[in-house]
Amino acid sequence: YELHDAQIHLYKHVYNFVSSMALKSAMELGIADAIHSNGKPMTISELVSALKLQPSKAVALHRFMRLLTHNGFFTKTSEEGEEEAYALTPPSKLLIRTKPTCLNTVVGGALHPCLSDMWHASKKWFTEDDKELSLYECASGGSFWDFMNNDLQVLKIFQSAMAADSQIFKLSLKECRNVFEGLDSLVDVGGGTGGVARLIHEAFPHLKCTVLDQPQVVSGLTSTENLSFVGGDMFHSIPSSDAVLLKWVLHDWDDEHSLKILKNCKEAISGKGKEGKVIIIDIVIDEAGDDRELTELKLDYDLVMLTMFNGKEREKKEWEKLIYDAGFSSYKITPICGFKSLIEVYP
Ligand SMILES: OCc1ccc2c(c1)OC[C@]1(O)c3cc4c(cc3O[C@H]21)OCO4
Repeated sequence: YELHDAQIHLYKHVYNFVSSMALKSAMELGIADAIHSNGKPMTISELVSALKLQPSKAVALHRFMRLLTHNGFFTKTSEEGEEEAYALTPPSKLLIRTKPTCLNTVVGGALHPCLSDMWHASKKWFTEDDKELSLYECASGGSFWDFMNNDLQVLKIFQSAMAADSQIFKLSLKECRNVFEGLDSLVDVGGGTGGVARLIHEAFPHLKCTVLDQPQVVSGLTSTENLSFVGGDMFHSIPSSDAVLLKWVLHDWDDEHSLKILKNCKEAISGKGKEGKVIIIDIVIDEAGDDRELTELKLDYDLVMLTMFNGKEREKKEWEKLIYDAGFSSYKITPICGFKSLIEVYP
């Protein structure tokens, strides 16, 4: 009956946060770690003792595991006559702390309490506030970057979230080795603490990698011969090199700011003539081509970038306009890392 389906659809979306927070709880409790180190599926009572939970919470844990299993984070194995036990699935294997592909800091960071309050101010933002400020800035009186520079704990979480995502990139680096082959130098703009630069340096020891980020981000990071850290401002100038890498940077910025960054990138690679390139790693929205879950993730990210930074995720044609407006002549898009793409941009 149409009204019933509409009601179910609406209530399901009201309570989407429950699935997010149940996932965050599972991450904080270390359920995936316990099952992983156990080496085989675990029953609720085994989990309660392994995780040192209050025994009285066994039923609650069962109900959490029921929703998380429904959402594809665990599978239940019930041998004949045995108590049902829970095993990991590919998504919950991303919660194992000891693995390089651990995304716990992304789960903890993106669901940090300081980030959810802003959503309650959205009507005020839409109706009252001037266009420059992001929803986050309106709700908290300062930018998220300023907030992190004042709250080292959140900065650490954010930087490890970015570094965790870079580990996923490591798997894709094999697929896109050719993009970096033949380069003598590369500047990783907005490269933070060097998560990506280190991976590229490992894969291409002769490539001279320079990380450009804000002075307070790179201060204290030691440079080696082929991996150096430079404090600067990508809106002012970018050190010259054969190529410039922009991973998860342009989606933080609106078109005007992104254009400025890309123009500075073009300047930085101008010494290399036609050989130079800009390598963008970011989301490309493709509603026609992607399945519903992937499109929903990309549109979620678009609103996260809008509300946090006045940034945006872009469709192919938006990337094309930005690239051509910045004066580049051509580009090539290669999907990587599941929900991102690598865009090679040529002068
Ligand atoms: O382009 C950069 C970039 C890339 C991803 C993310 C960014 C910014 O901020 C929002 C976000 O949802 C977020 C906020 C966080 C966090 C991680 C985290 O992942 C998401 O740790 C602390 O706060």
